[in-house]
Amino acid sequence: MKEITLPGGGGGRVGKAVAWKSIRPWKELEGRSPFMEAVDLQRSERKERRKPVDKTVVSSRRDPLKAPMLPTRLLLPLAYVPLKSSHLSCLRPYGRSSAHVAELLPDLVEISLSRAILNGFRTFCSSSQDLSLKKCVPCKKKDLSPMTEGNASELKPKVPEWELVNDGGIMKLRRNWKVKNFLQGLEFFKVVGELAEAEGHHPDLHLAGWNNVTIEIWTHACGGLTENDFILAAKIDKLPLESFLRRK
Ligand SMILES: C[C@H](O)[C@H](O)[C@H]1CNC2=NC(N)=NC(=O)C2=N1
Repeated sequence: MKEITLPGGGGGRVGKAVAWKSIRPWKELEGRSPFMEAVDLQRSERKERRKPVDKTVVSSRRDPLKAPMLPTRLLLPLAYVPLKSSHLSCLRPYGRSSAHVAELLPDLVEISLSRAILNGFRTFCSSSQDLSLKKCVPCKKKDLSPMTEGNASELKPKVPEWELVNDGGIMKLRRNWKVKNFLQGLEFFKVVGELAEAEGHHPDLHLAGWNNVTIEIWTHACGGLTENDFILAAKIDKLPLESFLRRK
């Protein structure tokens, strides 16, 4: 490969672009600078490399664009992914591999395999993924749209103790308990409240008739259900709440 010194570059690292064999001499570039030509070539080479990878081949090469996407958690930084309903289907929590998302959203996704979970939008793990192992992510009104009834019904089996309700057009998850007494109900709420604070996602808590506890979960930022709600419900089901409950 021959090297060219780009205009304005003193031949240093910034000014020098490794020329690709097919860069044409200036006069044939119709006024486009060799630098832009090099950038376009690099982009097309990158697109080439992004072709769907053969998942059976596990490459040890370091280049993330070449190595097949490893089946680890795929984290989509929330800022990069417009979570409109058209994309939500790509971000369902099960069923699709991370490579699938990379193909579907190649230009919109800065895929970070190391980004801390808190900052990213996690997606699909395997369909057997226990939702209680996932983490709620911050709800930004402009990025969120409520999931469809269909999506909600598909996720519902993961939280079998809860019911899907439509409360005046707002879909919610709802579950009821009977506690020993009023104060045990408040203790019950404290345990759930600590979990909610840790997750940064909060349920609606009701204590009626002194010992009837109802929890409703929905995402207020978008007026409907998102994956956060199912994660929170799954985590609530894992809490040690038996000591607050009335014997059946
Ligand atoms: C930034 C942070 O995610 C928001 O303030 C959270 C707090 N807890 C929340 N909880 C619920 N249920 N819905 C929300 O929209 C919501 N927003």
